[in-house]
Amino acid sequence: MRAMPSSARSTDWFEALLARVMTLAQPADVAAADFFREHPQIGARDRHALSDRLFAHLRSLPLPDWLAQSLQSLLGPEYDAFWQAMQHSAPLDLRVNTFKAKRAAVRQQLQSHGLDVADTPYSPWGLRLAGKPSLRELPAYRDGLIEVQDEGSQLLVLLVEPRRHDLVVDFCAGAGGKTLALGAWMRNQGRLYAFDTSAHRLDALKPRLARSGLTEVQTMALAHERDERLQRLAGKIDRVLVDAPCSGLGTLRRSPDLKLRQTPQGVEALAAAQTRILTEAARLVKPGGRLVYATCSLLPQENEQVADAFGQAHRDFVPLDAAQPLQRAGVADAATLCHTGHLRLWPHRHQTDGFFAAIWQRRP
Ligand SMILES: C[S@@+](CC[C@H](N)C(=O)[O-])C[C@H]1O[C@@H](n2cnc3c(N)ncnc32)[C@H](O)[C@@H]1O
Repeated sequence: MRAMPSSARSTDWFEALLARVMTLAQPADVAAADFFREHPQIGARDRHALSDRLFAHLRSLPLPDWLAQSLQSLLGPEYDAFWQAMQHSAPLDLRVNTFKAKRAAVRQQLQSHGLDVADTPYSPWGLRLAGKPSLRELPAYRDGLIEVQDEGSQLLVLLVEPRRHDLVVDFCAGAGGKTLALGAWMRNQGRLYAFDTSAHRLDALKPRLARSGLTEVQTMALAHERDERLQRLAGKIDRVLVDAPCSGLGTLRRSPDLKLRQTPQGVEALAAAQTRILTEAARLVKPGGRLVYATCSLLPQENEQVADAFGQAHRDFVPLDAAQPLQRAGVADAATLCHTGHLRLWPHRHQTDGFFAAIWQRRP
């Protein structure tokens, strides 16, 4: 039998991969990884080419009507610029672990390895790399001087503004992207609790903590947001961050299939969960302490509406203007990152993932 020409073979592979992804049974990156594991005959170069083609295809698919209409009514004439931004992959941003090193020194070290790297425009800890170089073999990575973290995620941490000896809770810590940034800021003093209902995600934080040099972080897998072990911390915590589970639509450049996987009903269920989690996490805040609610969603249903309803129901929590902690941290043009007192980051405006955050102080 004659061998199939490679272009024909790769078309077949692409069709098979796309069919698998479009079942929407799994996120596209997970489905692609499974597909490549099941087809070891596909070499590394073909895998990269197929992935690039898959993600370009998913990015080009229109947003479902309910979502396009929501975003059009939010953005008006800016919607086209947003859509164009969604056609490109996100930049690769790093956060410098300032517990161990200064940003300028790390930038120079990465440049000495031939990487094209520049400071991020807003975050004081951020570096932006050109292309997608592999990082794991770099001494800066192995020594815990850098972590991959979108600049928007770094800006959100600036709103927490922990002081060194504070008690701080990262209520939805996941694999700890924000916990690590908080710990570095606190210079490993005070106490930082990383909670999540997923023990599996918290496990992924452990090797990152070991690289970072941070030792004052205590992880706890919660049964749910009303876990009774939280009671002993009620009213005692200086800073509580709720980086809530959300639709993730602010990360559409990385996960373009999310637009197909989310539904209005799903968003409604998420908003209900966000309200429950925020309400329970707020109990931990001590009088005079600060609460930060954040998502990587673009939708008002998960953002302003959740924050406003919380504020209405909790008059002892006084809203704070998000631009102020950003200004104190030296962020340029901080007011342009905020809207009606909230952090509101957009990929097409700020070249970050989409993020929202609201802040309150509990009355002293
Ligand atoms: C947006 S992710 C957190 C990302 C993380 N903060 C980071 O920076 O890498 C939301 C997290 O909320 C967790 N979660 C879901 N329901 C929760 C609940 N009821 N209480 C606490 N965490 C919850 C999820 O397991 C998930 O890890």
